[in-house]
Amino acid sequence: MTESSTSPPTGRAAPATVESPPTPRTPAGGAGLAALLTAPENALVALDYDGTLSPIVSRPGDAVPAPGAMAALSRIARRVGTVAIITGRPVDAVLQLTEAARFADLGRLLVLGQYGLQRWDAETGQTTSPEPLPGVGTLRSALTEALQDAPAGTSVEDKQHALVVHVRRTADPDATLAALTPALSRLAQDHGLEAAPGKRVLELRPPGHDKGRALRALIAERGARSVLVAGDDLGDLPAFEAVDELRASGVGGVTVCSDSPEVPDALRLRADLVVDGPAGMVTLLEVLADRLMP
Ligand SMILES: O=P(O)(O)OC[C@H]1O[C@H](O[C@H]2O[C@H](CO)[C@@H](O)[C@H](O)[C@H]2O)[C@H](O)[C@@H](O)[C@@H]1O
Repeated sequence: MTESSTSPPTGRAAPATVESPPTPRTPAGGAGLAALLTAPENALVALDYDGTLSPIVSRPGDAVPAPGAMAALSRIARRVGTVAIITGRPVDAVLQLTEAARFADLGRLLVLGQYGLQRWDAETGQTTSPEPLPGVGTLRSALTEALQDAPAGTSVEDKQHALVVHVRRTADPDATLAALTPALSRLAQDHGLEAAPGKRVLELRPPGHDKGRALRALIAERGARSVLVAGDDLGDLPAFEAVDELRASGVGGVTVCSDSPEVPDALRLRADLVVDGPAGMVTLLEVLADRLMP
């Protein structure tokens, strides 16, 4: 853990001068950020985990939050209507990696895990999670056989609702992923699942759940009038697309790319703001929290 959670984070001391937030590169993004800053009580801040709040690492179990990330989340959570981590990770993994459950003042924090299939609410401490699809069970056995001859370093992350094939630790991750993807996509389909690519991973997951759907549902539930969405991978694109639709219905939106050499152009190029990885994300959250200080 990078941060002590023995006492609730109180945030930084108020700076002498409050830094201005960066200017989004699109007028729509500028309007979205202005809406958030003007009426934060009606805003939703929706953040991805891996690559956005946590630097990308070789092993998923080692992906702890970037220094200052939980403190920044805590500060923002006290200043806007809702803060949510919307992630491909299971809720349990996020709670374990972030120790979020130990942060006493994250009252408005939600974790929507497995692309919205699961939900944890800091206010109640409760997790809701449906039964996994039967296809995950049958795929689990088939996958062991399908990966028998895969290059050394290939591994499977079992998320109960989905199985993720990781290739980051193989000698040539890009070539390995390209070689495995067609057969694994067919296999996923045979078991009623879909294959979704990510940073050096292929996720075999239930169809019909993505971050766009999760975001739209949360905006409707909370009656949010503005949203900031941050992400770093293809799995975040549906949420960016949802922001475009939401703008058309009068909800202000600003999209943020947590940049690194691995970020797909499809995401970077359509973001309203680009920050320098999780460290840049922490700075942005701190600047926004400073700006929103009562
Ligand atoms: O929606 P996210 O929070 O970004 O989660 C998406 C997937 O991220 C994880 O994989 C990524 O991060 C790993 C740890 O840094 C890295 O080793 C891997 O190469 C990345 O693709 C996670 O393991 C998946 O389960 C998530 O679905």
